Amino acid sequence: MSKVRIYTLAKDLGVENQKLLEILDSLGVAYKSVSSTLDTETVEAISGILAEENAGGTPASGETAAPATTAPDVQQAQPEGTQAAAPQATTTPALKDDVTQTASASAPTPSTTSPSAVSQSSTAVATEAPVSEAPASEIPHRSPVVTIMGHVDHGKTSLLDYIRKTKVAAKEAGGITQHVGAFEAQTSKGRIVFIDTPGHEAFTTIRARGANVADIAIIVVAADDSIMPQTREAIAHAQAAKVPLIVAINKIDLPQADVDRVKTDLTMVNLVPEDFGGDTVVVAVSAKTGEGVEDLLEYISLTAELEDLRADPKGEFSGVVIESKVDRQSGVLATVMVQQGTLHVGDFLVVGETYGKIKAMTDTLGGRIKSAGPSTPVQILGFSEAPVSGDKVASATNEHTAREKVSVRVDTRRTVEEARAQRKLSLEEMMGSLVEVREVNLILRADTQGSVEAIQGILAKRESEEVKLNVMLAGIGAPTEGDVLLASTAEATILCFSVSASAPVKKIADQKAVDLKSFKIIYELIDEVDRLIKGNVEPVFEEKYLGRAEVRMLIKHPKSGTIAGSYVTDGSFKRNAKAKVTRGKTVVYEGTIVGLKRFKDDVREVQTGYECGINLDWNDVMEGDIIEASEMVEVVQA
Ligand SMILES: Nc1nc2c(ncn2[C@@H]2O[C@H](COP(=O)(O)OP(=O)(O)OP(=O)(O)O)[C@@H](O)[C@H]2O)c(=O)[nH]1
Repeated sequence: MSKVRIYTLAKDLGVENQKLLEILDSLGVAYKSVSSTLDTETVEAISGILAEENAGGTPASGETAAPATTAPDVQQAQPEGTQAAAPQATTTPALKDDVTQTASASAPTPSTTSPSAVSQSSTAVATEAPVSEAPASEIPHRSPVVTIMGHVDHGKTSLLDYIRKTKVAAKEAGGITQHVGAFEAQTSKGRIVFIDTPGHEAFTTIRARGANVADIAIIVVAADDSIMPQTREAIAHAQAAKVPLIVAINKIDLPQADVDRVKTDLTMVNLVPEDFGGDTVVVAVSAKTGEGVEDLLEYISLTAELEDLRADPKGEFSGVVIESKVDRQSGVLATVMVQQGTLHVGDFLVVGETYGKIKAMTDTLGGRIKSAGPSTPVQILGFSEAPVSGDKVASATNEHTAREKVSVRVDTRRTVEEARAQRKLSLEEMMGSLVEVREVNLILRADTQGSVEAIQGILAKRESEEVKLNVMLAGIGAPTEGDVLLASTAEATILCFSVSASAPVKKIADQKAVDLKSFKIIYELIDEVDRLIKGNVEPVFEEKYLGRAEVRMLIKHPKSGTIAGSYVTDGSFKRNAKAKVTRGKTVVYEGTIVGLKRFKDDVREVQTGYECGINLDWNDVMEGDIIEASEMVEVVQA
């Protein structure tokens, strides 16, 4: 028998990965992850232990699964919207067959007599079973929430589209699946929720607000392009958020695809693929042909299982806004990810300093729902103002409590602001303003609230003490005539992302000489902002010493006035340089060298050890004076 991966063996034997890991621990076998391989002896040892357990021996832990028959219990006991801890045995018919065969071969004892009928996830069975072995946690498992990040054009959207196309239940006739910032994929391993907002900036925006919505990050790397700048950024963001990452090497259908090169390059960024001896899960996929996508989904489920994601549907509700938009007909529509508890139509929600009552809720397919449990993205109608992505959502039992929560928040903010303002004032009073702050006025327009938020998040990071980015208006949809007028009075630049101006608006912008630029790629927009920032930075000069000369004789020139016949004792002298004349210890003049002569010729520069005529725009220079030359050089700013 050749080597076998842990998760494959778990699948074959119909037990949870966690169970196998426990056995491996008890055997003292080292492994890195569930995709580590096992040799034949270890596999035999494991099979022996399991067979013994199933034959009536003492199970290693109370959660041993007797797959073929306990599986339905596990499935029934699943609260809506949560994921089975060991869904393998229940959801794939092919696997079920495998499991049945393996189970009957290695464990002839019918599972009804097996103590392993007590399942960790099966509350129904657990209540009937003796309570001697309490489950590790009463809190049910929840589905993983996944975000896909990576460099521009490496295939994030295509991969999401492929998964959506193949794993999302078809919409009812006539309906159109709308972009709501997330979707739920049904896989053979259970439900996986994908965040659909663009790239890692949206991810960071959400995190910047103190919320963490993703459990697993997929880093997409194109097999023909390998690691690029935004790949590194994406990896850094996932690592900063401390979420496990899976690398999806995409576009493997291309003839120029070089999976090994990508794997080698991954090692350079400290992500060592498993087949290189590391523990980074790397899956080769093609969003075009679908090759490898099933494996990717399987790895997501495995990672989720190891993360042991749980949330209490009966607990206090908490959620995070993923995306929001203003719909002309319906009003404010916000997609909220339920993280804990259960949302019901009619609940009061508090977001930031506003509250609303849920008038209607739809799932990601657009179907009306009445309640939503953990790891469920729902679109909510009922907010009076569009919340921003990353905003945390709380619930309130009634309108009165909601109002109270809001007023506490307002008070807290005011207190913080006042404290901040006082600190600032006293500092400024003491020190005065140290730097002059320049402002770059911007008007932002983007296709979704998520994009607006993402861009604003990046802009905030680009502000410095010298340059303040003043976003005068940030809105969803194409720029309007009003925007152009505002830009023209405020000398603002209009930046559009994934939306463009209509011809009449463009014409007005031309007439008013307003800069109006549209971008399809977020990083290009940011490059433009960087250009604006640079354009607005006052150049900084510093004085650089050039040389020193002694005045040895005075020459009266009919046109130029007094010329100081001097000897350069140090450095050099340049025409147009700054000059400082010292007499004894006193500085008697500061000005400019307007002329420099060697004999009768005008020269640009004179070096140490040479005599020259220095013409200052000042006639009172005297013999014995020391002239010091310097020039102002621009300091290159980082
Ligand atoms: N041959 C091939 N082409 C792919 C594959 N995945 C994506 N592409 C192509 O690569 C290009 C970029 O794909 P996108 O899905 O838009 O990439 P993205 O990473 O979402 O790009 P941005 O949204 O601009 O960051 C498109 O032309 C896709 O058709 C793949 O697996 N194979």
